[in-house]
Order: sequence, then structure tokens, then C-alpha cells
Amino acid sequence: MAPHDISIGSPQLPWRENAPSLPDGAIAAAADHSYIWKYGFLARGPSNVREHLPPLYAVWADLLAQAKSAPVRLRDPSPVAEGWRESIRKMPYISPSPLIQRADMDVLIRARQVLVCLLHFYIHSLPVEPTPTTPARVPSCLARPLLALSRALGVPPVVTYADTTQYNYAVDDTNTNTEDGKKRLRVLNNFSGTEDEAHFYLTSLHIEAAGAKALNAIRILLDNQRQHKHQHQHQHQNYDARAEQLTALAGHIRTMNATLANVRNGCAPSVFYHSVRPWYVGCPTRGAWIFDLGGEEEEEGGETLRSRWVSADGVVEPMAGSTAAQSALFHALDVFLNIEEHTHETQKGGNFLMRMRAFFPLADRCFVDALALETRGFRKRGIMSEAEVKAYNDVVTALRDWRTTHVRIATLYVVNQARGIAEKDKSGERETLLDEKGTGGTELVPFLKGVRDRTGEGAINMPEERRRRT
Ligand code: HEM
Repeated sequence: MAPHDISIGSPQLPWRENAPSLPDGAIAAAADHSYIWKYGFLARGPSNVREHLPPLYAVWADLLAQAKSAPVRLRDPSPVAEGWRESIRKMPYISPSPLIQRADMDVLIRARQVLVCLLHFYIHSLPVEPTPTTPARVPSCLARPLLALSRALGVPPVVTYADTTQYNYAVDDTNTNTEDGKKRLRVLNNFSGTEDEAHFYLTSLHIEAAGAKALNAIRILLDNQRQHKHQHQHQHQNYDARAEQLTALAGHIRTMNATLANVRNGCAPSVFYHSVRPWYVGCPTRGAWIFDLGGEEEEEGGETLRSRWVSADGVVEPMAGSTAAQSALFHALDVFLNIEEHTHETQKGGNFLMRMRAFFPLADRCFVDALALETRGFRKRGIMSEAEVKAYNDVVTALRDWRTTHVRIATLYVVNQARGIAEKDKSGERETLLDEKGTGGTELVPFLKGVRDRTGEGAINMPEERRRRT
């Protein structure tokens, strides 16, 4: 194994057991996470976002382009929106099996992303809010290929953070450099068509780009630990090298913090709250969405379309919408710092952050699992000198500070906006909005503050821990 090749040989994938006849190529490709050390969680490398689909599937991309140009809006009863929804219902059924057999990941990912955007345009433009008594019924020509592709990629059939962020950009070739020399990125899908929405995605993308550098520092730290595990000579040099990388890691997290704060310079809280966020909402309760599986032929290429998310009759289980809680980057940082037991504490209704891992791309999930195995003991074995403990605690502080900025942003963009609505509504009917939930469904402020406070608990109490080691 190459020193930085943290890999897992034969992943035990729950969905593999459910889908034994999927080609091995597709399974291996979806689980391959070797590119993550290099590019972080940004797609599968900057040049790999595949904007165009093979000609056979062009109708999906055309309908997505039409939704944007119409434009189809939230809860939109207009004839234009109704006409677009009618074209979705009349869309020809196109089997995704040839795509799955070919196992070209970039095409599979893009095809599913286009379909899942059609799904959210369709459901969230319906004039009536979906509930179990007035469910949103997804026509089989959309439901079946989406379910098949989601199963092949090991992800739920709903818009995820990867769809809105990680896979949602292309490098802009027309104007590749910004003033600071960075490549200019262009957003692919934008539900509301606003610059605010694009700025919101670009903020996350730039955070993920800084995250790639943070992962690089982690890789060097782990390499160092592995290489010097049994060597006691030159330990002092290792202490210095590790302290240096920990300091670099803290610096990258601070860059992520400054980038997050910059979301305010281009995304207005009211636009985000009223025009962007509602597009992401997932299936709120069992049965609010129903996928038409096509009656007796509820199979695609010999595979059942049922999954843990969708039962035999097409009834959809509750699914979170897109939230950056599904960013594997922050899970990876918590895992590396061994503080996930603090930050991922079990909340009412299960451990929210752990549940969000089911919404990661499969490769990201495998990466975080592999990282957890690799970093086990880093804190105990790897940090010895005072300088390292100091640098380690600096990383914890930087992450805690990032989360403090994030609580402020969430308060400004969600809580304050909800409060504004409640204040305008004198009848008091909408008081519940003050207990606003995130798109992932959390009671957001206590939750986010709790995660932030528990991050701080990860710091090493220097005298005590060092005494234990000697
Ligand atoms: C307008 C900007 C943002 C708002 C309003 C916002 C809001 C929220 C909310 C409400 C949650 C709670 C989970 C849920 O129910 O969805 C959450 C969680 C989270 N968000 Fe954001 N968020 C924003 C931007 C970002 C960005 C740009 C990132 C990083 C790329 C990010 C990373 C996270 C993470 C990692 C969590 C999980 C909790 C934690 O680890 O601290 N958020 N966010």
C-alpha cells in the first residue's frame, strides 16, 4: 500500500446485498475514493463534472433547461408551470440500464443529478404542499430511472448536498482566472435562477476547496505517524513536523471560516429563505411523496426498484433535503480529531449527523469510514510534545470558531427570517415558525450550538493527558 493510500479492500455495502446483480464495475467505481486525498470532496476532480448526457438521455437535460427558462416557480399554478409538469408526465420512459452497465461514474452521477433536479422542480412547483393525505405523485417515467440510478450509486432518491454543491459546478473556460488567480467556477443547476443561489453554492465550493488542503495536511500527518510508528530516533523532528502540519490544518479551517462569513456578500438572507431553501426540502413524512413504480414491472434491468427509502407500493419514507450537514468534509475533520463522539452525540430521534452520512456519495462514506480506522489512536500515539498539543488545540479552536460563525449565519438566514414572517402574521397562527427546523429537520439553533460547544470539549487538557502518557 502506498503511504497515503488509505483504502478499504472490499467494502461491505448494505446496498450491495440488496442489489446483487449490479455489475461489479459500477459498485467498485461508486466506492472508489482514491481521488479524495487529491481533490477533497469536490466532485471527482475539477475536470470530471460531466455537463452533457449521451444523446439518448438528452430529453432529461432538455426538460431541466425548460424548467429554468419557463421559469417554473415554487408552488406554481400558472399555465406555464402546469404545461411543464404535463411534459414531465408525458416524457418517454428511457431505461438507465445501459448507463449502469457501462459504469462511467461521471455520466451516472450527472444523469441522476439531472433527474433529481427534475423531481424537485416537479414536487415543489405543485400548487399543493405534499402531505400523506395530498401526496405528490411522481410519474413512473421519472421515478423509475431515478430510483435505479440512485440505487446503483448507493444514495437516496432526493436532492443531496452533493447534487447542489459537490457535483454542481464546472470550471468556466471563458474566463478562467479571478483576480486572486483562482479558477472561476460556474454553477450548473440553479432552482431559483438568482445570483444569490449561485453565490450560496460557490461559498460551499470554496469551503470544500480549502477543505481539500485540510485533507492534505491530515494525509501528511497520518503518513508521518505511520512511517515513524516504530522509530524512536529523531522523534523531536517528527514532533516539529507534526506540529507544523497541525498549524497548517488550523490555517485551512480559518480560511473556511472567512469564506463562510463571505456568504453574506452575495446571498441575501430573505432570498435564501424564501426562494432558495424551499426547493431542497425532502420528503417530510412517510407517504407525502409516492413514486409510481409502474405496477407489476417494478424492476429495472432485473433489479428491484424498492429500497430502504421506497417501499414496494412506491410510498416514500421520510428523507432529509439537501443540507451541508451532508458535507463529508466536516465529518472527516471530526473523525480525524477524534471528537465525533462529542459532536455526533445522540439527539432525540437518533444521531442526526450519523444519519446524514447515508446522504453522502458512496465514495465519501467509504472515505470517512476508512479515515476513522486510520486515525484511531492518532491522538493517543501521535501527539506527544507540548508544541503538538498546542497546535492540536489550535485546530480544535479553529473548528469551534468555524461553528460559531455558522450558528450566526444560520440564525441570520433561517431563524431571523422565520421570525420576520411570524411578526408580520398578527393572527399568531405561525408562531411555530419560531422553532424553525433546518432542511435536515433539526431544531436548528440548540442543535448547532450543541455541536459547536462539544467541539471545544475535544481540546486536550495538556497536563492531565500528558501525565497519562508518561
Ligand atoms: C446560508 C448559509 C447556511 C445556512 C442558513 C445553514 C444552515 C444550517 C442548518 C439549519 C443546519 C442544521 C442541519 C439541518 O437541519 O439542515 C446546518 C448544518 C450544517 N451546516 Fe450549514 N448553513 C449554511 C451554510 C453552510 C455552509 C456554506 C457550510 C459548509 C460548506 C455548512 C456546513 C454545515 C455543517 C457541517 C452542518 C452540520 C452541523 C455541524 O457540523 O456543525 N453550512 N446548516
